[in-house]
Amino acid sequence: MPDTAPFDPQRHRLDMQALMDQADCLVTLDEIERALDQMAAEIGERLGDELPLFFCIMNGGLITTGHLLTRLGFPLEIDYMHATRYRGGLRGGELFWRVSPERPMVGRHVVIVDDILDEGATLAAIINHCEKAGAASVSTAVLVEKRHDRKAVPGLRADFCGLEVEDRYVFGFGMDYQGYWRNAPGIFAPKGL
Ligand SMILES: O=P(O)(O)OC[C@H]1O[C@H](OP(=O)(O)OP(=O)(O)O)[C@H](O)[C@@H]1O
Ligand code: HPA
Repeated sequence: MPDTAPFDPQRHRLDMQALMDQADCLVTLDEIERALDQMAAEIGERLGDELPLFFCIMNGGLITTGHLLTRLGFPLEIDYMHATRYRGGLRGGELFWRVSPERPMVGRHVVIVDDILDEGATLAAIINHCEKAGAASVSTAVLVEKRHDRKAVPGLRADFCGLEVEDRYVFGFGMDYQGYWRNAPGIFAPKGL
């Protein structure tokens, strides 16, 4: 059912501030910076000579993409796609393509950048899409992987991964809680979730 109540910024602001005030910080900004440095070094070693084509997965991948790609000292191209399966909620559903990639991938070394590999259905579908589109190789880079055994494809891992988090709903550094706090400078989990 669509929410037809008028938007009440004051109520949302107080709720979201309370959420942050009580949240547990799982990863600090310093730890994220170090993880991004390490990922960038590994990506440079493996793909630095390939003129790779990076795709940011909107919305969550936005912040990781910006911070990661400014650490890469070789020529590359950037584009984006927007696939979502949580759509502001706390549980994933069907993958919904808001913007599918139009740029030709034939013969290109493609790197998918996202914030989190949780159940992995999003990344698995995107990898499949890029392979069908003729990419020479498809690599995945995520800031965090969540530890649990509910992966859509058993054993699915990202090629480049900065951090692991425990099996809790997390937000910050691109990841949202009901659409908010993607801007939080760290990775947080709501109290009790
Ligand atoms: O591994 P999975 O369980 O598939 O979940 C990971 C995906 O979920 C989030 O996107 P979401 O669908 O919330 O859209 P958003 O990027 O707009 O937040 C996140 O940015 C990943 O793309
Ligand atoms: O734990 C999460 N937080 C935010 N977005 C997500 N998308 C998948 N899992 C998560």
